Amino acid sequence: MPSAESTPRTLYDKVFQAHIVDEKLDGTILLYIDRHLVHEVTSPQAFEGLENAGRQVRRPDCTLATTDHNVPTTSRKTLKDIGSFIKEDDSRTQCVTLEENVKKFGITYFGLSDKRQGIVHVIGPEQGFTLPGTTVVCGDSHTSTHGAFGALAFGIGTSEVEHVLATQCLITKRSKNMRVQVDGELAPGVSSKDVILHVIGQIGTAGGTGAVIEFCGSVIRSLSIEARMSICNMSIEAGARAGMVAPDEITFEYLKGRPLAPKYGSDEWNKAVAYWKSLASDADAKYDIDVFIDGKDIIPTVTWGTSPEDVVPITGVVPDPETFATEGKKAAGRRMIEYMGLVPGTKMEDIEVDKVFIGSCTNSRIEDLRAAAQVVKGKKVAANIKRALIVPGSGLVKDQAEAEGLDKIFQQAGFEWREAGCSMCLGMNPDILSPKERCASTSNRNFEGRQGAQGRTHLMSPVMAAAAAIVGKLADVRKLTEYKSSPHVEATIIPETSTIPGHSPRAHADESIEEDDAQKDKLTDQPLDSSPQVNTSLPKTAAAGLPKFLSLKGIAAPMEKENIDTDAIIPKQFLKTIKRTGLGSALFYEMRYNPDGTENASFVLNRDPYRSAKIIVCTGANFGCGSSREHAPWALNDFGVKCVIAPSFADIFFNNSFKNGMLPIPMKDAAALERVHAEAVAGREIEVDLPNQLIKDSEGNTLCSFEVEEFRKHCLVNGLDDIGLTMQMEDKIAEYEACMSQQTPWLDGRAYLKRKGQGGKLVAKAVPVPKTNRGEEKKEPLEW
Ligand SMILES: CC(C)[C@H](C(=O)O)[C@@H](O)C(=O)O
Ligand code: SF4
Repeated sequence: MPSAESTPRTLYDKVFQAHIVDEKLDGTILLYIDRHLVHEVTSPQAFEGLENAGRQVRRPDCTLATTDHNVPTTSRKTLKDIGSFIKEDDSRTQCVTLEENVKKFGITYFGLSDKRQGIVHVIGPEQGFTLPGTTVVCGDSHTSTHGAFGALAFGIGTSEVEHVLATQCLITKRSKNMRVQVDGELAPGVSSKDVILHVIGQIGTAGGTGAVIEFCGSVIRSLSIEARMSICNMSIEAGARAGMVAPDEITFEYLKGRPLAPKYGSDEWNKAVAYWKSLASDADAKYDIDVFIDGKDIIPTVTWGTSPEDVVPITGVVPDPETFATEGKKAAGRRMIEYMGLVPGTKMEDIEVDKVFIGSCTNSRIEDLRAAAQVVKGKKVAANIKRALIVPGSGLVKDQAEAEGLDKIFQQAGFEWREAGCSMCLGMNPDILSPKERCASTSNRNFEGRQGAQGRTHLMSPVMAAAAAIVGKLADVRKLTEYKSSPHVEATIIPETSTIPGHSPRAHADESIEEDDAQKDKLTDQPLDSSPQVNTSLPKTAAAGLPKFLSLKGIAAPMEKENIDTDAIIPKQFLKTIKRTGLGSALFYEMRYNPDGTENASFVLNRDPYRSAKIIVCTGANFGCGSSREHAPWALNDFGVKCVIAPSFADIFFNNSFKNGMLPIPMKDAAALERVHAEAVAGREIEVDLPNQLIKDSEGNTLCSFEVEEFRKHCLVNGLDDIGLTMQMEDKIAEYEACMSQQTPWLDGRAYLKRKGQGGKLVAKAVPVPKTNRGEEKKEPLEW
């Protein structure tokens, strides 16, 4: 057998393997996390859990927090403090709670009065916090964005946020390797957003399930980092755990002079670049799934339905669901056509829009704004457009755009020029669609109600959204603007005049960091005062805490819908809670209640005996896709549902369920699933016997068996809290950290620590470099 080192490896294999702290015989892995981004929606319950258990944040120097989802995008000229600035009670509570938590736990925080505040997936890369070869997590599904740097970046739920805060590690498994190779060239007017929409249209929203996608090929290589971010961002909409692009000269160029990247030109920088170059997939590395796409087949693309896979070229028409392959797809298509208020056969270019939104973590960076401005320059927003919003991804993007005069171009055309935040991407702040309003949006999700109850979203690129604003209908940007070359190829050039603080890509990067530090002190809400040492004064608690899951007997509610996303399970307005409980009444809110608040009698959970269901049996593919909100399993749990059986699950929902003592059962065997579904339809109880891995009917007859990972079963059956388990691994984690400080010293929060006069390095014990962090050698039995 060839050793792990000589086996050809993919980019993903290399990054994953370099972060293994410990591996069990069943493949359960304790993975070290280099970078943790935190926002206000998915962190309050995590900090509360930490506090209740008397735990600290292990690596404040590797943790960065900001507020983005709830923040108003109106002018901040009158801002005194977040408490008086945010009018809506629940949003304010969430933001204030984050401010309290970052103070309490000593975490670096970019608040509303800080220019560096912005969408978490914009600010991490902008600061150089995101680096090649790192593991990056955030309680947010679009953490996949950071994979554009060759980082392994993925979204986690709130329980995992707590786990990372406490231990800087996560318990996980290997993913499959998937390669999406886009070759050739993009035609003028086609941008990276069209590439990813096209890919999702080809492979579907479950196409990447269980896999990490590596995007490669000549098209990807020619794209700027920002364009690559838009692609990796939406890998989650393709069902993947993460998306990655191998780091190259374009990546290194982007990182030069970023405040938290290694200092350009230093030994550390050179060492880092050498390491980053070694991460590219080996020539003969094997992939489990391969997809090839020819760049010339991609034309400007828009969505027509309520799933990101429902794409058509702008030159196309609204599809006719009656032509779809299966009865399930026909039914889903009919519902989408009705929801979207469309008529099959209508030309996409004939569809009028009401609002235009250019923003979100997919497309709110400076290149996106430049590209959109190029389209609207000297033109006017059409009379039928009620609102057209430009929402920069961060305060620094906003400043840069203003320095280039883009704000004027937009405002003269009739756009609103806003402050940074998530805004109308999901409308947790006041920027929302009214019922039935249609929006041309550069965001990433077109789920029902996503931008506002009954709102209708069409996803597209920034230049296409800009064109829609000018024409007043979905429009083909190529008819408006004469393109000489692809905008994203041009955009790889960072202008000499860049005023992004800390971003001085050329010779004097060192000075720029120092200057920038002074500037930052003036700007920041709270000084960067993270504790330099690893916080290990942690109780080695026995791992216990969840109710044990052995056998579950109860009514099973049948659901036949495809792609039940987490926005549908628990809509955004209920994410503002800072508790884990009380969400049961809001479960499946839009489907369960009529617009007047009365119950929708046809919805399964409003009918007897399903009102008391403990199990859901879903026959449509892909349960729990979309957002990482742990509120989805919390809502199910609160309602009384402890087990969901479905053909497949989105990764984050799947993980989140186990963390709450719930059992998701993936059932690929269609015949077995149908037997269970038939019992559910008949309204009879079923029994899920976890120790024996069997599903039985009400008489005790076996309907089928099911698979469950050994470690997850062990935790469920024994009611184990896996933070406690991981904390018993303290010695291994510390050993890994010491090794990391020697091998990749630039990851030790240098920019924060430098302020403490420690030269930017953690004082780590010099220990011989153990092999354990390379993952292969020390496999141990299950118990931790
Ligand atoms: C609030 C957060 C959990 C969520 C996510 O994970 O994606 C949000 O960012 C979204 O886009 O729906
Ligand atoms: S997808 Fe939208 S809501 Fe989610 S992080 Fe990105 S901008 Fe914010």
